[in-house]
Amino acid sequence: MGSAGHFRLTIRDLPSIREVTWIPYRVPLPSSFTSAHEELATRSGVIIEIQTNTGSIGSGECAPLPEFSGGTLQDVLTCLPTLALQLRDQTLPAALKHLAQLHGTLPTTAICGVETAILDALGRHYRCSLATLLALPTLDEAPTTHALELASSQIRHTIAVNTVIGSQTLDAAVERARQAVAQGYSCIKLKVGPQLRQTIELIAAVRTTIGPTVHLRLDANEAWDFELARSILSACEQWAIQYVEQPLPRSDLAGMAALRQAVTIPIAADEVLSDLASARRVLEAEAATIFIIKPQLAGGLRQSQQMIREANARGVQCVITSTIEAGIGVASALHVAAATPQLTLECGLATLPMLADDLIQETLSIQHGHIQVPSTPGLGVHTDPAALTKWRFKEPPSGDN
Ligand SMILES: O=C(O)CCC(=O)c1ccccc1C(=O)O
Ligand SMILES: [Mg+2]
Repeated sequence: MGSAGHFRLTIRDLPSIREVTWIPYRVPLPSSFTSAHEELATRSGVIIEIQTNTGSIGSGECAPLPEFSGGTLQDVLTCLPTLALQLRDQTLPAALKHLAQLHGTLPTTAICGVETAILDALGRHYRCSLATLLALPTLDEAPTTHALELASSQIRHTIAVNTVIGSQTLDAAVERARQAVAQGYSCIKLKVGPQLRQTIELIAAVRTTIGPTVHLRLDANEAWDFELARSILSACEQWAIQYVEQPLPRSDLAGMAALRQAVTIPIAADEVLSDLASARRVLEAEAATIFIIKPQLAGGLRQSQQMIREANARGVQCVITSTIEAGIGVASALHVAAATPQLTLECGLATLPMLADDLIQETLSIQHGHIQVPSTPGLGVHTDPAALTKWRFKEPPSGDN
C-alpha cells in the first residue's frame, strides 16, 4: 500500500520486454506534398512492436525525414537489432531509462518509435492513456491510483489543429483555403517559397479568402535570406500572420534573432530543432518566439516534453506537429499535446489525410479543426495487420528515405 492507503503496484508486477520486432513500410501520398525543401510523393518508416512477458503488446513508429534530421530509414534499420537485444528482459520502466541514456547515439526517430511502443505497453498495463502516463511526475516507479487520477484529470481530450496548404499555384491555394474554412478549420498553415511578389500576393489572397478571424501561419522551410524575409514579412504585417516557421536556414541563429527584432510577425524555429541541445542553443540565442516540435525529430515524447518545459520557462510557446508519419506516430504526438495543456496554439497534426493509408484500425478523424485524443489504454490506436502487409517496404534501399 502506498501513502494515504493508495495501492501501488510493486516492481515485481511490472511487465518486462520479451521481444522487439519491426516492419518497414512505404505509403504513397496520392496528391504529393510540396514544400520549399522537396516534393514528397511517398512516406516510409518503421512500425515497432514490443511484446511483454505478460502477453501485452505496444506499438510505435519511426518516421525519419533526412531533409530535416533524425537519420535515414537505413540508419533506423541498422540500429534496431542491437537496441532490441539490449531491451530484452528489461522491465518497461527500466527500458525507458535505458533508452533515455541513448540520446545522441541513435537516430531521434528510432528513440521516438521504441519509446512510444514501451509507453503504449505500459499504458495498457496501468490501464491509462498514453497522455495520462506523460502527465505523471515520473515513470520510474508504478504510480498510485491517486497519481493516475490526478494525471488523467490534467490532460486534454481534444486538440485544435491547423490544416496545411503545400506550395502550389495561387488559384489552387486559394481554393484549398476556401475548402479548409468550409470544413471548420480555424487555423491554416501556408507553405511559402522564395519569390518576393508572388509570396506576398499569395498571402494577401489567402487572407482575403479566409476572412479576418481564421488564424494564418506561414512556413518558409528555410527558403529565405534575411533581406527577403524582412521584405516579405514587413509587407505582410497587415495580414495578421500568427507566426512564420523557419524563415532562414537552420544554421543562421543570429539572423533569426535579428529578424525577431526587425519585424513584428513572430518567428518560429522548426528545422533547427533536432534535439534538446539544439533547442537550448536556440533559446540561448533568443532566436525564436515559438518552437515547432516534432516528437520524431526531437528524440521522442518525453524529450519533446522536456523541450516544452525549457522553452516555456523562457517564455517561448510550443506547437506539436507531425512529420506526415502514419497513424501510430500521429497518435503519439497527439498524446504529447494532450498531456501538455499549456500548449494553447493549434497543433500541426492534421496530416493523416495526405497518406493513402494510416496503417491503423481506427480513424483519427478531424472534425471542425479538432482531433479527439483516444482515451482507451496506451496509444488507443492499433496497427492494421492487413495494411502493414499491403504497404510493407520489402527492400528499403540503403541510404535512401
Ligand atoms: O505543421 C503541419 O501542419 C504539418 C507538418 C508539416 O508541415 C511538416 C511535415 C513534414 C515535414 C515538415 C513539416 C514542416 O513543418 O515543415
Ligand atoms: Mg515547418
